[in-house]
Amino acid sequence: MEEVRFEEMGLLPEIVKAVKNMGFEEASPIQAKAIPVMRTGKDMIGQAQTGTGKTAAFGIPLLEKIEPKDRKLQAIVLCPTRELAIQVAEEIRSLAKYMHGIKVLPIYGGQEIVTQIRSLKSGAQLVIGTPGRVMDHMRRKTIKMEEVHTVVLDEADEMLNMGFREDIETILEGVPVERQTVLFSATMPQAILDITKKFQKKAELIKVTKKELTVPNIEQFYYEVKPKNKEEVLSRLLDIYTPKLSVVFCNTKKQVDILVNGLLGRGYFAAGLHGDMKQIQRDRVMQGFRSGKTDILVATDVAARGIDVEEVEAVFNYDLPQDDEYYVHRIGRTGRAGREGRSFSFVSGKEAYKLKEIQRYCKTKIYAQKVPSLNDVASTKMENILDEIDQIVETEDLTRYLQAIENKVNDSDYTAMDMAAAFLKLTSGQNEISPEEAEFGDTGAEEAGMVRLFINIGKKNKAKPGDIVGAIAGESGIPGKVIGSIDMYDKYTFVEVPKEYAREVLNAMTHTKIKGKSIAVEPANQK
Ligand SMILES: Nc1ncnc2c1ncn2[C@@H]1O[C@H](COP(=O)(O)OP(=O)(O)OP(=O)(O)O)[C@@H](O)[C@H]1O
Ligand SMILES: [Mg+2]
Repeated sequence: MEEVRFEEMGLLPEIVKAVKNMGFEEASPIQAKAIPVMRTGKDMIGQAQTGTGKTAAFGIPLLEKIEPKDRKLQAIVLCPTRELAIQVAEEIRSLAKYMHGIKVLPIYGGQEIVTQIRSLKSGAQLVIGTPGRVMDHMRRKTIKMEEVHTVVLDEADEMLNMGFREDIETILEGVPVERQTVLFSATMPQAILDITKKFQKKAELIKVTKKELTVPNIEQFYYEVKPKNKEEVLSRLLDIYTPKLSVVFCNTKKQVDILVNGLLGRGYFAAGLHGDMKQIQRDRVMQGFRSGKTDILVATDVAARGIDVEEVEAVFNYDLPQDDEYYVHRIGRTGRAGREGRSFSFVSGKEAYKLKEIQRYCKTKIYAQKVPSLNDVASTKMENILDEIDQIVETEDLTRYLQAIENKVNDSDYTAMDMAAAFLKLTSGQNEISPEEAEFGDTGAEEAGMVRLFINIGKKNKAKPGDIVGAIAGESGIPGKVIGSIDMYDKYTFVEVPKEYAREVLNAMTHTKIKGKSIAVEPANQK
C-alpha cells in the first residue's frame, strides 16, 4: 500500500501537529483505510495485526467528532481490561494535546467511584471504560448516554465473546439507536463476525489483509520442556537473549505468583499482574514495567490484549494459551510499530498438537529450538563480555588499568594473555560446571524432596559442590548441600535444601539486586 501522510488526510491541524509530536511519520495502513470510513459515520469493523496503530485509527476520527463546547458525554470506547482503558485514554489524550476543551476520562473498576463521579460531573466528552464500571455508573445514573453518538469496542472479539457480551448489550441498550458503532481487533473469528449484525447497521469491513495473523517481525520459537523444568529454561533464555523487557504469560494466577517468587529468588526483576491483585498494586506493577524498573512482567491474559510497551523484546508462553486467538495477542506484546521481537513458547508432552493448531490458525511457522545448556549460557555470557570489551577498548581511557597490568606483568611470571584469560574467567562465570549440572540438571533432588535454591553464599564462603552449608538460612540453621557453583566471582551457588524449608530459607535472606542477572539473595548472617 502507498504511503499516506497525515497532512494529506484532511485532518484537523491540531491533530496533525499532535501525531508529529508523537513521532508518527505517516499513517499506518489501518489508519489510512479506517479513518476515512469512520469519518463517513458508517458502522465499521477494523481488523489489522497487533501493534499497527488501531488505537489512533479510531482515536483520531473520534476526536474530530467531538464538539468541545458541549460538555456532555459524546463518545465511549469500551476495553476489556483496566490497564488497557488507562493506556487508550493516554494515547487519545496525546492525540488531543493541541485541541482545547476536550476531556478524556478513563473509567474502570477498582478505582474510587466517588472520584470518578466527580470527574464525570465536571463534564467529560469522551469516556474510555471497562464494561463493569460503565454499567455501574449507568445504574447510578452518574453517566448520561443521551448524547453519545459513537461507540467503539476495542478488542471487539473479546468484548463480544461470552464473558462480556451481555454487558455490552446492556450498555448499548442505553445508548441512542442513532449512533455509529465501530469494532476493532487483530483477530475476528467468524463466529463473532456472525453476531456483529446484532450490534451494527450495514457495517463496512476494513481489513488490512496479510496472509499471517501475526506480524512478520516477531521471530517465533518453541521448546519442548517438562513442566518442572520450565523455570530453569526460562532463566537460561533470559540470560542468553537478554531482552530489555519481557512479558511471560501463565494460564493461572497461582502460577503467576509462583513464577514471580522463583524469578525473584534467582535475582531477576520480575513482577506479577493478575485479576486477584488490588488495583493500586496493578497500577504500581504497570508503572514499574513501563519505566523499566521491572524488566519481566509475569501475567495472566489480563496483559494479553492491547498493552503497548515499546521496549518489550520477548514474550514467553510459559503455558500455551487456551485459545488460538490469544496466541496472536500475547506474542503481539512485542514487535510493535515495526520493531523486532521474539516469542518463546513452552510445550510439554501432549501439547504438541495444540501448537500445530496454533500454527495452522495463524498461518505462521513456529520454529523448534533445543533448550540451551548451562554451557551455552556461559559461552553467551563470555561472548557478550568480549563484545563489551571491544566497546571499552575503542571508546574509554584505560591508562590507569594498563599501568596496573604492566606492573603485575613486571612483578610476576604471567603474560598479559594469562591475565586477560583470568579476567574473562572471573567475569563470565566459566567455573567448573559439574557434568550433571551442565546437561539438564536432573540430580534427583526433586524426587528426594529437596529443592534447589540459587543463592549468594558470599565470596568468602566460597563453596564447592558437595559442601554442606549449614548457616545459609541464618537463624534457622537449615543445612543445605551445595550442588554447583556457576556464576560470577564464585559466590553464587546452587544449594539444595529440604522442600519444606525452602520458603523459610528464602525468607530468612534478603534480596540483593543485580540487574538482569541470576542471583540475588544474601545469607542473613552476612549482613
Ligand atoms: N502512524 C504511526 N506511526 C508510528 N507509530 C505509530 C503510528 N500509529 C500508532 N503508532 C504507535 O504504535 C504503537 C502500537 O499502536 P496501538 O497500540 O494502537 O496498536 P494496536 O493495533 O491497537 O495493537 P493491539 O492489537 O496489540 O491492540 C503505539 O505505541 C502507537 O503510539
Ligand atoms: Mg489496540
